[in-house]
Amino acid sequence: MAILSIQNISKSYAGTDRKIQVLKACSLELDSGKIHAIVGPSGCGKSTLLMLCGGLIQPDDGQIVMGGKNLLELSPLHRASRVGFVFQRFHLIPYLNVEQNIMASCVARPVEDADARCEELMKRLGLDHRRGHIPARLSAGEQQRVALGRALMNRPSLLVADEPTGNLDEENTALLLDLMRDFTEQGGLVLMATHDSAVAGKADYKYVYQDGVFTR
Ligand SMILES: Nc1ncnc2c1ncn2[C@@H]1O[C@H](COP(=O)(O)OP(=O)(O)OP(=O)(O)O)[C@@H](O)[C@H]1O
Repeated sequence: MAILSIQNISKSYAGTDRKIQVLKACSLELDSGKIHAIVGPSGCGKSTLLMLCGGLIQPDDGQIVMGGKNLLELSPLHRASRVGFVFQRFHLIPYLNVEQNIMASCVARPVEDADARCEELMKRLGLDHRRGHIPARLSAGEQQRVALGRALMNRPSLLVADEPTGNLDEENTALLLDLMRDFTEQGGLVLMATHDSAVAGKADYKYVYQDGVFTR
């Protein structure tokens, strides 16, 4: 059974003179335990689809069902405990250091082994020597890795990642893909947008944009 079901989603934004129709009755069924990659030209609507799947914006029409429940009917905290989000521009909390930023997702759902989990993530992400640094003192690639740590910290069932390798070198891209693969092997679902064809090639499924919809 698909854990994430995108059903006839349409989404437009208000433009200066007319509305910008981004998605037009787009439907996808995404299985857990897999990495799903969304590809398409800049501005086609990848981030829009991801934000819809994370429950961060509302569709004009259609619905998104996760684990049998309408995503928008979950409380924001419940949603945040099930969905980890890596934003294209990271959105780290500027006054918290690396360790505190990763720990921040425990607000949505307490993590029993929080200290050990955070340690493990920092090590795997190559961040343990930067644990005390605030985001302004980190490189873009380091910030991106902190964002992934934060998204995975409370063991969500869905990881939504917008251009998660955009600032990473080859070595760190491989490291990130390894972490994503571990996550799916434990039953998680990864939905990511990427411009990197090598990264998309590592996904189990790829969805390409055409005329308002993404199709496999
Ligand atoms: N809040 C908004 N208000 C108005 N238009 C918006 C808004 N957000 C996005 N858009 C427009 O919707 C379209 C899709 O944007 P989106 O960010 O989803 O594309 P994308 O495929 O993720 O692009 P990129 O690859 O450059 O990140 C673009 O034309 C964009 O200008």
